[in-house]
Amino acid sequence: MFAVENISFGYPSSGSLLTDLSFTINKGDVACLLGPNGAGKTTLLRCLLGINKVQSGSIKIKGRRIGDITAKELACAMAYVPQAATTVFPHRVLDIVVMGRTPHVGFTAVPTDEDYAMAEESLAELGISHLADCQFSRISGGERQLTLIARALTQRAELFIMDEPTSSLDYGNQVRILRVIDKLAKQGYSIIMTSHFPNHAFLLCNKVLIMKNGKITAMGTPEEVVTDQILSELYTTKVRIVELDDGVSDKLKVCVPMLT
Ligand SMILES: Nc1ncnc2c1ncn2[C@@H]1O[C@H](COP(=O)(O)OP(=O)(O)OP(=O)(O)O)[C@@H](O)[C@H]1O
Repeated sequence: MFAVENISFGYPSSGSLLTDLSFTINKGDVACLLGPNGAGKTTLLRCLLGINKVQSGSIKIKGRRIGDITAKELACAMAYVPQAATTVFPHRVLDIVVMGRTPHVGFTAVPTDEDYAMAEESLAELGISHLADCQFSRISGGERQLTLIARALTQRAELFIMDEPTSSLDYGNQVRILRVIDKLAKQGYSIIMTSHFPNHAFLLCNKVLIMKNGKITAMGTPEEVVTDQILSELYTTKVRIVELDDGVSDKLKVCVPMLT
């Protein structure tokens, strides 16, 4: 559905950064991009979104290069979920969520009752209807992240591109967001997300891309690539993978950074 083929990219000021990256994302995939600070994860997401124009290679959605499709078509194919930064503007949550309709109605058009109904539907889907009239700047980080996911749902795109969806969230809110992502994937949406938490890969991802210095150095299932050796090399610190009984079905793997 989404194919990245041999792309390379560099910022004019700093030369080559991403080198010859290739991978595919299929319907229902939850792909986790792991890598240390500065590896190029956000830069890659910006390439996928068409914000950074790749210097070689191609990015295709259902066989069509993203450069050959209109901005509106692109926005209908993929939705960006940024980190849940706050805003100084006193927007209501519902107003933020209805912004997901912008690619469909145009930047100057006023959203219709139908657009608001879709926004309300997305809020209900994520269990946050009660926040509709709250000010976005006054809700918690977890609630803001759910609002931004609701906005992406309202956009009706099939692929969600999420930049550290659980950053600065407490454990409870991390799990809440991960459950939402898992549910979206089971409904057939595809997700590519960056994370600084390799454990998230074990919890819900079926694909992991390991990225270092602008290159994908390993790719596969969490079991294949989230290993002691790969993580220790990736983060240049000793990391152990241990198994624990999750009390429900199977053994759950977890990553633990070691101080010694
Ligand atoms: N607009 C820009 N112009 C020039 N260099 C940039 C720009 N944006 C990012 N960079 C550089 O590109 C490199 C990769 O940055 P990027 O934000 O993609 O990494 P990242 O893996 O997302 O890091 P983090 O985990 O810290 O968010 C860094 O060295 C960064 O300084």
